[in-house]
Parts: sequence; structure tokens; C-alpha cells
Amino acid sequence: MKEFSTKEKEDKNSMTSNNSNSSSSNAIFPIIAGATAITAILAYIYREDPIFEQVKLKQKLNRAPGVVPFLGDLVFSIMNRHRIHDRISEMFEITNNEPFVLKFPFFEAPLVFVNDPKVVEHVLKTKFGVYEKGPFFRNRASDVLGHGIFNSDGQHWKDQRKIAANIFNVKNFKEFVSDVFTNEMKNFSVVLSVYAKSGEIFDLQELFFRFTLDSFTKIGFGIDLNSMTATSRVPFAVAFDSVQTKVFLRFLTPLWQTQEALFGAKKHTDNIKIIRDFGLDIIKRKRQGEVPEGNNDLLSLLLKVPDENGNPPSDELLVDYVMNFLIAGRDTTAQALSWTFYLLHTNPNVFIELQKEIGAVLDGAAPTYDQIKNAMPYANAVFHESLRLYPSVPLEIKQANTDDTLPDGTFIPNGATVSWSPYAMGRTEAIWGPTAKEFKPERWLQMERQPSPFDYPVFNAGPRVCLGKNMAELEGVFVMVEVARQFRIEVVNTDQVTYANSLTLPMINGLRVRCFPSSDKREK
Ligand code: HEM
Repeated sequence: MKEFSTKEKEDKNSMTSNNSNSSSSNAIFPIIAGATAITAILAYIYREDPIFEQVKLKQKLNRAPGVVPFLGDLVFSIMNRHRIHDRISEMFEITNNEPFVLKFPFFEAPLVFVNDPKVVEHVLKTKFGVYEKGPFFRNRASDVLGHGIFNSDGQHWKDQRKIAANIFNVKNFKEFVSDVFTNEMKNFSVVLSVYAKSGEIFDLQELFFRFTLDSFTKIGFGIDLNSMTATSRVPFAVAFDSVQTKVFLRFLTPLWQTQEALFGAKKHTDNIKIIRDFGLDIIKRKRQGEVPEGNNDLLSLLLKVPDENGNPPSDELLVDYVMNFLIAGRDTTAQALSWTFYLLHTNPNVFIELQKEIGAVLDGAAPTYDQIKNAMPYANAVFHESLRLYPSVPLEIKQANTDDTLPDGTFIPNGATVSWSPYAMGRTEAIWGPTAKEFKPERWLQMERQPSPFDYPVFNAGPRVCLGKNMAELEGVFVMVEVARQFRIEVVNTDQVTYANSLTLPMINGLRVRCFPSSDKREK
């Protein structure tokens, strides 16, 4: 017979002695019964909608499988957290590209997902004034993006965009931007040559992040960061990645504020401090004259963007501006390059075609701006095709500021959000034909007309189209061509390559590779 342990004996004794308190435990019974009854009634009332949803859809839309009364799509989101973009893509296969809705308990707005270029055009262009970033996005992203361009609407957004647009003109590009890429590429090639010599496995995604960070701080803020040769990851970069994951998960987490208040978000707060200090340091260096006055860099321009009351920007506001441009300038292009080299590895025939074009056009030298823009159609097609399958901004969301009806007849009440997934749209046969899911750069060379920015909303479209599109295309194709011209990249962790939860599309485990000089016999 089993002996009671001391602890069990104590528990048993206390159970016996607690018999005298049985009247109080009897009192608990009606409370539990009452709470159960109230829960059952609420579950019945809200069998269609999760509780406390403030904005109500007036029309039934497709729902994801597994909707639970009371909890809505919470189970859907938890089960698919690690593969949310693929799940959204699968949902549109189930609904035949009709909209579907996700609802979460305690969320203020239902999330309506669409997959039709005509609807995307309606939201981004035709009804631009109706669909804003809005409070739904801002509440979740403010501690990271502040009052920066990604997080602003109205006049304050317009001011930032108008002034920053000056840096992205063609003259500046030809004279300054391509020089920066050429110089930074020399450092990058040195680092790759060292790895090629040693045969060591390394994370290529991390090096792309360093390349885009160094290039962008030089182009945007006139500052040499030299992170390419650092021995460990720049703390700013580690913190930056972590805060973006946190913000993304807030879009899928009911009661995220309560959760953070109860369980704390110290790591997140610490990370925000690291990235803001990094931004403040850039501003300090600028104010101390480290960057010559009169230099038409982005920070000099942003110093002219007033705050929402028309006053000159404070340092805190300047940090917001800087952070938003760093996310835009560093992450997106580095991720696009990482997915491109993953796809080149898994599609060796494409790599061979790319090398043929490089050999024919470049004759052993680095490409010029004009060669990239006008003489390398296949290289440009490879970059665009990679972005089609792995768009750096995989999910978009806008919030209606008044009632509206979409072109497909879906009624959107004031306050509801409309989302589309460039990731899902890139894999949609109704847009790209039966080979939608395949990596086929040649499709871009065979099309009678190029897709509209609403068919391919990878760079957004309408008045908020990506300001850095030309820069990203130049940088992305230039770096891809230069790496492919000098090296052959072999991915060693293909089984582990997948995306992380983030506002953008980083690889969760990085891109572990070996590299070889392109003339190396081992490549044959
Ligand atoms: C492959 C690279 C890139 C991709 C796929 C990309 C994509 C996008 C997308 C989808 C948006 C809209 C985001 C939103 O809804 O708020 C956007 C906005 C923006 N992008 Fe890019 N981007 C890339 C590179 C860059 C670069 C290198 C810059 C340079 C700084 C840049 C600057 C911006 C800015 C400033 C905005 C905000 C525009 C506005 O709200 O008016 N992007 N980009």
C-alpha cells in the first residue's frame, strides 16, 4: 500500500481540519455555478462574434475553419502562428479568392482579408482618403514607429513624404547612391573572400543586413557605421528584429495590452531603448557637425519636417523619423536578397541563366548604374520574381474611417480593417496563372504587359507607394549580380529556411551558407 509523503500527509490533515470550513466551500459552489451560467449565456449571445467587438459587420463573410464561439479565430491564429502567411494563402484557395474575416475576443475591429487586385486598387488608390493606417495599426506599432512615416496619416504623413522624396531622385541616384553601393560592396566582397578561403559556414542573411544598414546610414544620414566587419551582431540590429516580432504578434493577440501589463514587457522596453539610443546617437553626430552641413542627406531633410503643431522637430520626433527609414531601408532589401539566394540555390538552372547574362554584359567588371537599369533584364526578373514569392512586406492592413462598400460588394463598416497579403497574392493562380507557385523569372520577360502595382503590390501602390522602390531595385540587383559574379553560394540549411513572425519577412534561422569563388573547380 502506498505511503503518504510528508507533503501529502500535511495536505490530508489540512483537508480533515478544513472540514470545519465546509460552509465556506459550500458558498463557493453557487459562485462557480453562476459564473458558468453567465459564460454559457454570453457564449450563446456571442456565438457568431467574439465578445466586446465594437465594430460589427452587417454581412456574413467566409470564416476560417475552427471558429469557436466566444473565442472566434483565436484558435486559428494560435495554431497557425508559425505559418500565418501560408495559412492565409490556403484560406483563399478554400474561399476561391473571396474575402474572409478573422475575429478575436476583445478586439475592437474584425479583420477582413481580401485577395483581389481590384479591391486592393480601391483601398490604396480610389478610396485613399477612406482607408488609413488608423488607430488599430497605430495602437500596436506606436512604441516602435512613433510618429514616423509608416505610422502617420493626413498632413503629418504628407509633410514627411514630400520632403523625404527629394532624396530619391534620379540625379542623386546616379551621382551618389550608386557610388555608396559600389564602395560598400568592396567591403562585402572582402568578407565573402575570407569565408570562401576558410570554407566556414556563415549566415548570409546577417551579412545582407549589415550591407543594407551600412549603405543606408551612409546614404540616409551621411554616417559610416562599418558594421560589415564587426565581430558580432550589432546590438541595435538584434533589438530591432525583436521589437518587430513583438509588434507583429500584437496583431494576432487579444488583450495584448493587458497581457503586457500583467506579465511585463521588460525585454521589449529594453530593446526599444537600445534602438532609440542608436537613433539619438545618429542625431547627436549630425548636430555635432560630424556630417558636413549642406549635405543633402535624408537627416538634413528630415530636420525640416515640422511636428504635428508646425514646430521644428524635437530629438524624440527625429528618432521616430530615423527609425522608420531604417526599417524601410535596411530590412526589406536585405530580406529580399536572402530569399533570392535561397531561390537561386534551389533553382540551379536560374543561377546558370543569371551567370550567362552576367558574363555577356559585364566582361569581368562590376556593373554600372546604366547596365543594371538597361542591360540586365534577366537579373531584374530574378529579383522581381523572388519578391513575388517572398515579398518583404508580406501583410498589409488599412482601417476604414467611414462606411464603405468594396468593388466585390463587401460592406466595410467604419472602423473595420481591410487586409491583403502580397505573399498570398503572389501565389494566386487567378493573378499569375497555373505556375503561380513556381520560381520562373522568365515569366517577367514573356509578359505582354507588366503587372499593375495592384496585381503585384509588393512595393505598395497609389499615393503611399514605396518611396525607396528605385533604390531597392538598384541595390538588390546590384548586390545580387556582384555576389553571383564573384561567388557561388551553397545553402546548407535549406530544410530550416522559413520566415519569422515580423512586420517584414526575415528568415527565422538565417541563411546558413558556404561560399566559393565563382572560378573554383568545386562548383562544377
Ligand atoms: C525590396 C525592398 C522594399 C520593399 C519590398 C518595400 C516595400 C514597401 C511597402 C509594401 C511599403 C508600404 C508599407 C505600408 O503600408 O506602410 C513601403 C513603404 C515605404 N518604403 Fe519601401 N520597400 C523596400 C525598400 C525600401 C527602401 C530601400 C526604402 C528607402 C528608404 C524604402 C522606403 C519606404 C518608405 C519611406 C515608405 C513609406 C511610404 C509612405 O507611407 O508614404 N523602401 N515599402
